[in-house]
Amino acid sequence: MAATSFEEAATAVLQAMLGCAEAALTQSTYAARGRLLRGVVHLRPADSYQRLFGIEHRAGVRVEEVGYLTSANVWRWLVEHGCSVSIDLQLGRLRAWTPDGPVHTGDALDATGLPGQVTREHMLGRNTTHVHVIPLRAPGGAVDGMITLEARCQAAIGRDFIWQACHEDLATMAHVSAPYLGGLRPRLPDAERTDELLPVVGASTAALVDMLRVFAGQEETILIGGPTGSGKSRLARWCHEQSRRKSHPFETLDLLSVPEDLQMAELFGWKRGAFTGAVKDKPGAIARAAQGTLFIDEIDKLSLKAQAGLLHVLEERRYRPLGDEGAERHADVRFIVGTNADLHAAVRAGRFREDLFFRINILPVRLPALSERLDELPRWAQYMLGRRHRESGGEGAARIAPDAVQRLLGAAWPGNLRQLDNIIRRAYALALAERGGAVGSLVLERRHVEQALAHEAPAESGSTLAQLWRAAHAFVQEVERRERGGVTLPLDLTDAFQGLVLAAAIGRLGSREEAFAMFGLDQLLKNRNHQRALRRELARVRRLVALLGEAPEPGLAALLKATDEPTETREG
Ligand SMILES: Nc1ncnc2c1ncn2[C@@H]1O[C@H](COP(=O)(O)OP(=O)(O)OP(=O)(O)O)[C@@H](O)[C@H]1O
Repeated sequence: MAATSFEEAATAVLQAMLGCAEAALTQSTYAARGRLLRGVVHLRPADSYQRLFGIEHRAGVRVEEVGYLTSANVWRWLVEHGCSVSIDLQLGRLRAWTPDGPVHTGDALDATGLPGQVTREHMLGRNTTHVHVIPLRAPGGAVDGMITLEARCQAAIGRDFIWQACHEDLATMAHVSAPYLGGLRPRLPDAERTDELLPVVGASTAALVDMLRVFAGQEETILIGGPTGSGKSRLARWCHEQSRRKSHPFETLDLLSVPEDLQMAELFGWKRGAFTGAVKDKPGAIARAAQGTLFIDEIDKLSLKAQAGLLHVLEERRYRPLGDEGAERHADVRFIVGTNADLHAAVRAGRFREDLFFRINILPVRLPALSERLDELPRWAQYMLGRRHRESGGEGAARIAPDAVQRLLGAAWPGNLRQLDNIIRRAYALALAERGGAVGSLVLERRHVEQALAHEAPAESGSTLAQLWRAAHAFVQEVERRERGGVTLPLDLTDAFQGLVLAAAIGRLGSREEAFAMFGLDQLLKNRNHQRALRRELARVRRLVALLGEAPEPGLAALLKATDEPTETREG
């Protein structure tokens, strides 16, 4: 409870749990023969890895290389059954601690579960023989993550080890600590850990990047979710550069640009004569990425037929080019897949195979939209400006004026980093044109940014839901900003949204009556109660304006002023 960061809380929880298991071990017949090794917290809310943190038991130090993960199969088990499980790694046997008593299953980590197999080998390689996995539940009850405890005890292979004696206490500890682990922020990064491929890492992505550094070193498939233009492809490339495959090729297959009937050919390649037009052999993306990494973007666009093909590659690590009669070829490739879609929904709708989903959903992460990481925006803007300046052969420095940055912070970013890059390029061109093209030191002023933003096509403003979502984020960010100064904003301030919508409608239609009628509030109009209703709504807006301490837009200010006058009876 006293912890101020996720890491602190995770250390305390893991120490307590390992201590509890240690006590059980001391009292067991394995006291002299077994050892607890380490514990790891995996936070995976909404099925995206958010944090991964482990400590070594005896030394109490942080696990430097979390180069092992509990298998995706076990995660599935946990989500489906919601109870702790113990795994005997040598025998591949899983025991689930359901409320009705323990249930054995022998096949949880068998050969059909390749991810399980890989993880199992990792763990056995570290001399782990037994793993106990405890679910972490969000206050609402959903499984949000898990805690894994690893132990070594050759004498207990084929036996329950110590879990019978302590699994209930461990579950209670997980239950009590889950809200703290899920609610606390990670410690801010000690230092910037940026490089050429990832030039900006701010507080909102530092934990993600730390985790990806770990994932990059493994062989399992990484699933990068996130909105378009948020940098998924760049991040995939960065993962490749962090991996031991970095001296081999990095290939991208963007399914958005490949028609469905060519997907198999693009993935697997073809032999001459495989189809009309196949005049010579052509290697596919898998062959081109040999020994390296293949990033398949927009994986949700894969046809059902190609899904079956990819599943086979992921399971067997073998494939055959189209029209090839020979033996299957070995696919020595690490896969990273990207998507902007909700794959769960695609599975439910029957558009995406569930078995393939489980194969690729082993290390899922989500890259936040730019609007969710505005703390990074100033540095991204500066980086992109510098890059543009260098590209145009500019000498001297290029920098953005602080009020230009403010303007960027106030804009909507449905197109994310890609859109920001476009705006910076446009603003740079305007700034350059203004000075007659001479390239030397340059300052991007607010007016340049303003003009560049004015060119934005309305289509780029995003879906209604996305815009509302951004508004919600803007509010949360404001609360965070104030919290740092020791004050907060009450949640019921968001009630003012209804008043803002009415005010916007009045502004557009030019009439209060029409605005009420537009929302079907004819009854209020008939009873002539709409003025009172409007005053009530606008009182909330006034409170919001007062607490934010910001000047309202001119149209809103005029309406607030008009409705504030006690004599106000006029219409429209
Ligand atoms: N690490 C980075 N370094 C430099 N620029 C970046 C980086 N990440 C994103 N950008 C900028 O954002 C643009 C979009 O990045 P990227 O293509 O990786 O996004 P994406 O999420 O894969 O988009 P989509 O889903 O549309 O394919 C890039 O062209 C670049 O301008």
